[in-house]
Amino acid sequence: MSDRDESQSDALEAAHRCGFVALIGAPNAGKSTLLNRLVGAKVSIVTHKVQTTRSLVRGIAVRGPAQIVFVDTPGIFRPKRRLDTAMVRSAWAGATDADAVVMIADARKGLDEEAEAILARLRDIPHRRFLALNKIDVMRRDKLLEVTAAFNAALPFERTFMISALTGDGVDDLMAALAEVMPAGPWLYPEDQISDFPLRQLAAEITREKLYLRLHQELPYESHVETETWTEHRDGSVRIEQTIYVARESQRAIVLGKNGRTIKEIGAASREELAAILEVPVHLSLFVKVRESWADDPERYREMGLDFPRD
Ligand SMILES: Nc1nc2c(ncn2[C@@H]2O[C@H](COP(=O)(O)OP(=O)(O)OP(=O)(O)O)[C@@H](O)[C@H]2O)c(=O)[nH]1
Repeated sequence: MSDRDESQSDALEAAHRCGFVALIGAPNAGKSTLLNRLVGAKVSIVTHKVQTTRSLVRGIAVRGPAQIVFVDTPGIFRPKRRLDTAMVRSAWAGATDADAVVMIADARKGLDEEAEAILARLRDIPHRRFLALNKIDVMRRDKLLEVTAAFNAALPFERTFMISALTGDGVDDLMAALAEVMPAGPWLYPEDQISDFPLRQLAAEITREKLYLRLHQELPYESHVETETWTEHRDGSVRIEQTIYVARESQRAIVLGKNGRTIKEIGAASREELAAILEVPVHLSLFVKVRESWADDPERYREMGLDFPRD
């Protein structure tokens, strides 16, 4: 490297920015879809079923000199079970640690009760606040100004963006604004890293997504997927063994399906996506086990990166 190149790269380094952005929103507002678009790869799992995001997932985006680390939070809702309480706590912990917060809301719903509950909590968070009104692709534009005004009257936002996480409309403006407010500092991750979500967990999330997509009406949230083994072979392929835990014997039968047909389909869909993401051939074996009341087992919480709520 010549002296000139070196001083240029030093200057670039000095201009670096890096920070954390928390995405906060009601279940189904579109957080995961937005995160995937911002990061440009599938790091958080999107399904039609509400409340599928159980763990904090970080996606990392680079925009000019800024590296933005996104914290995808579980949807904020009224906690009923122990697991719900843990998720809500973890969501707000993520927001408190961040440099900026983006509240994402389904614009069609306007300022409903759920949105108001989130605004009430956001009021106490001292960060830069941005509002992203999502799903404008399925909404009348003249209504949007009204919704923007209602939100900002309840809690002033630094800026409001009208976006469609699905089509990408407006997302670039949001990203540029976030890049601008990231604090000066060195990047925390190598440039090509999109997520520090461990691959095993990502693989479990992908199977869980396929499980929900295939059985969404029939399967309660108590089901859970764990990656048990991960073996990389010399020919470049990966063998992955996963267990799907369900709460009852009757659910096990549903997941297996007649002659094991359902689980075969789930496995095939998951394997295909894993192979596409990992860019190597994948051999996937799925097992189904009954484990009652895992939702009260502290160990499961630790695995998901959540604190176990004692109260
Ligand atoms: N039409 C439209 N649908 C969207 C848009 N963004 C998200 N969706 C859909 O809304 C649903 C929920 O999206 P997610 O990204 O899973 O929402 P989430 O907020 O992460 O949900 P939880 O994981 O439950 O917290 C999915 O069916 C998405 O395809 C959008 O801009 N336009």
